[in-house]
Amino acid sequence: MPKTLHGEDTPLHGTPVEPPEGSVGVRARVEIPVQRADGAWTPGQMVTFTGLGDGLEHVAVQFGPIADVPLVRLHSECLTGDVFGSARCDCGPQLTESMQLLAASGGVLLYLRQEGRGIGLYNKLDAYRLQDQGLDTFAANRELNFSDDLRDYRSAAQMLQALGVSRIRLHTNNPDKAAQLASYGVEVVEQVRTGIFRNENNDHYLRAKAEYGGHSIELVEGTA
Ligand SMILES: Nc1nc2c(ncn2[C@@H]2O[C@H](COP(=O)(O)OP(=O)(O)OP(=O)(O)O)[C@@H](O)[C@H]2O)c(=O)[nH]1
Ligand SMILES: [Zn+2]
Repeated sequence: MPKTLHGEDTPLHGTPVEPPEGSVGVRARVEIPVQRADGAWTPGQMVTFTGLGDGLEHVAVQFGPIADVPLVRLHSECLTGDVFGSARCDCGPQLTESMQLLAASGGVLLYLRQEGRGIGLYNKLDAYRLQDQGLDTFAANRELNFSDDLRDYRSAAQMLQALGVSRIRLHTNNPDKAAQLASYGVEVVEQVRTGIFRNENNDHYLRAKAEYGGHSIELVEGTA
């Protein structure tokens, strides 16, 4: 049975639970069937929260019961890649990879409403226009007077705590996600790298993440 920040039990299904003021709790759990790579259907639970400090509608998708050290993916929203399949970045294939892994083996995906590394959709599209004029993904942010990356993972840590998770295996190539989670009290026991989903359109983007974003990406020539 998952716990709120204050340790009370929350039901897997049923009425929303109001947490004490100032804490984060589970608001609702709704089952969503997800098709695994082998074609079988498996139930995921979409989880909403109360009390998140940034007021954004972040959600979790949980597969199976919470393990001692579950595999967790923090996925920042990318409308262009996640929904429309844009190949300018690697977000779509990363999301599919994580969902498939979690659906097969259990764990939690946190879908964080941090479009454009936190600058929002319209600003990200403005940044794309600057990239089309030659700037890289970080320089384009700076040209628009944003820092390279505005993402804060405090809400992610709070969501994990509300789910009763304090130790995780984190599915990411981004060291900042692991460092921030640790600073917010989540023990990252292991960092599990994601695949490298390289194509002719996102090559520049992945190079910039590896060179300036500190991502653990080995860009082997010819990687698809
Ligand atoms: N500002 C900006 N944001 C972008 C651009 N391309 C993709 N993004 C955003 O970058 C974020 C990528 O999210 P993730 O895949 O969760 O994170 P990551 O930093 O790549 O780290 P991983 O966990 O290794 O995937 C999403 O919010 C995208 O919308 C871009 O060119 N400019
Ligand atoms: Zn993307």
